[in-house]
Amino acid sequence: MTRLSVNINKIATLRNSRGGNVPSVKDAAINCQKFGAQGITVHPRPDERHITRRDVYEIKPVITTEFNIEGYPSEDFLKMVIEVQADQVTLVPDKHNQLTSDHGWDTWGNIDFLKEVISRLQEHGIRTSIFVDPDSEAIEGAAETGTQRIELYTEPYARLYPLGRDKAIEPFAEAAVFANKVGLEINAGHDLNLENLNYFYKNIPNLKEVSIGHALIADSLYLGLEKTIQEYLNCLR
Ligand SMILES: CC(=O)[C@@H](O)[C@H](O)COP(=O)(O)O
Ligand SMILES: NCC(=O)COP(=O)(O)O
Repeated sequence: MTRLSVNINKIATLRNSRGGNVPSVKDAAINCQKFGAQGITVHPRPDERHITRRDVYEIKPVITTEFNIEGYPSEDFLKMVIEVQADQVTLVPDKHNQLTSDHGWDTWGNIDFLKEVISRLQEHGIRTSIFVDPDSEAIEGAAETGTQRIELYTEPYARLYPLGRDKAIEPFAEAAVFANKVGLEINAGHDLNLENLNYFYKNIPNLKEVSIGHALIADSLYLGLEKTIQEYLNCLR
């Protein structure tokens, strides 16, 4: 079964645009799970442009599925995710001023750092995932770190999908076969949507989880959050 983890960053974007607490991020986490989400993902960035540290602590008690926290493994980030006992931590190589996540790790170039971070998180019972491009060398390096999972960065797939889905999926299908071969479990995310998700799901063997936020929250403006989550779940059948 491939789990749908709803990324609620953009709920926090809307809330922060006016200050106050409307829409409530905590209520969104509760309702997304009520509507069928099999996980909640947040990406607390250092500038707190959307999800804040406070959100992370407030969301944790209402998680009844799985809590996936994404981010760059700074000391502050690591202390927070260990303190809240995230179910999964997805390590992302983002710099502070990036508009969004736009590349995977150079795993071999950061191997000692990643090994130390992953070992520390796993000592606290946290499953780890490393954000990677669909590149066998990067995936081999990920396996070397001891991580249980990788997350395939799917923006290139989403961008090329409208131009030809067979070509778009190719590197990801190859990467998935390789990841399975080296014993890594596979997550995926970034720019997945109602148009491209089902084809991705059908062509990636043993896909454990997709984390989807931007397009899903945008769709919910027209379809409503409950129907939107059901539509995304239907793409994973
Ligand atoms: C890691 C990744 O691809 C996304 O989960 C990321 O969290 C998106 O971040 P923004 O919502 O800040 O664009
Ligand atoms: N890891 C991907 C994620 O959580 C959401 O990415 P997006 O759907 O907001 O592009």
